Amino acid sequence: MHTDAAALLARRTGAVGDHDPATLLAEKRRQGLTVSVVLPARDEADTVGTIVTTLRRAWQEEVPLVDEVVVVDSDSVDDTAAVAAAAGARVVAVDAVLPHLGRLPGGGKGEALWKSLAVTSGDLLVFMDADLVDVDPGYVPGLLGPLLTDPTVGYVKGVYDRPLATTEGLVPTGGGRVTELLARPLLNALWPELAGVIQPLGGEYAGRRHLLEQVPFVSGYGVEFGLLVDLTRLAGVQTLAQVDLGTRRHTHQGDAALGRMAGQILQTALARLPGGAPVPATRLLQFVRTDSTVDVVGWDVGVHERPPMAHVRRVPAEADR
Ligand SMILES: O=c1ccn([C@@H]2O[C@H](COP(=O)(O)OP(=O)(O)O[C@H]3O[C@H](CO)[C@@H](O)[C@H](O)[C@H]3O)[C@@H](O)[C@H]2O)c(=O)[nH]1
Ligand SMILES: O=C(O)[C@H](O)COP(=O)(O)O
Repeated sequence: MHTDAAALLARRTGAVGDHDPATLLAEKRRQGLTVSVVLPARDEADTVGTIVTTLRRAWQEEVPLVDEVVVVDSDSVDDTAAVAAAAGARVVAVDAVLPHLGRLPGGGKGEALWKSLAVTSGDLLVFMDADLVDVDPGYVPGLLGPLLTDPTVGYVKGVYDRPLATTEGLVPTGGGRVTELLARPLLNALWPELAGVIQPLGGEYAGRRHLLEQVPFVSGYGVEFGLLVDLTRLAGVQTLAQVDLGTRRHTHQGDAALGRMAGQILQTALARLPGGAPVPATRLLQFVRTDSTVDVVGWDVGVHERPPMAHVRRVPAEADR
């Protein structure tokens, strides 16, 4: 095993109960830090309200670890925005942020996360998916723990068991299919120093703003893979920590959608190959059997990048000059 991977597993992989929330609050105040929780959400009206309510009750009302809970509404056509606002989140529509920069093609989740940097103020950011089921409020202090107690830590990834909901019911393992079949094999082969990252694609992670603002954000579902490679390249693998948060349940996408996600992650990885890579084709063909034929459906899985937010902040909009 690569020494960095071994060090991550042995010395910088903790558990959710390692830090008592009251102690973390005292540390946060002592260091004068603020915390933003960001939930990117596209059509998550069924889950986002419960998540916001749970987090606000625990970390704004009971132990005020969190200064703001922001939902970035990513083109939802359901009641996501209304439900999130009713639960007490600040809701920002993705197109309302930095409108002079237009819309990144296939922006998706990556665009929502990048724009969240422009509308939040926390020194520390905690990102969580808005489709979590039975969300555990312990995720927030779990992810903040290493950042608040160790100044050398810059980025913290969540680790969890991932049950898979099947037609036969809930299976205790088997979730995280793109992680198992693509993301970890890619890291082991090409970035072996990151082979100890247990959930590279997981949507629950936290980081320091000054680092997050210095890296590009990849569009769509390439964003987590891109952040992992780029942040550790920027700040060093030793600034990465991970925390075992227990169990994570979310709403699953179907196989074809996961195939397209895998295509975007592969494109993200190819663009980061040390020494550069040949320009890959970005068209993914998928096949749908009908009664008499196999139909071909082509998808663009190319990814785009937003520049580091720190660069954008230095160039004010024409209207602001
Ligand atoms: O255009 C989009 C699509 C998704 N989302 C939100 O992003 C989160 C994650 O999306 P989801 O479709 O649930 O992704 P998963 O199938 O769960 O994919 C996993 O793998 C992805 C690739 O790394 C990560 O982005 C996810 O966080 C991680 O859970 C959810 O809150 C979505 O509502 C957006 O904001 N905009
Ligand atoms: O994280 C992943 O690998 C993908 O989101 C797929 O997750 P799932 O298999 O739990 O749907």
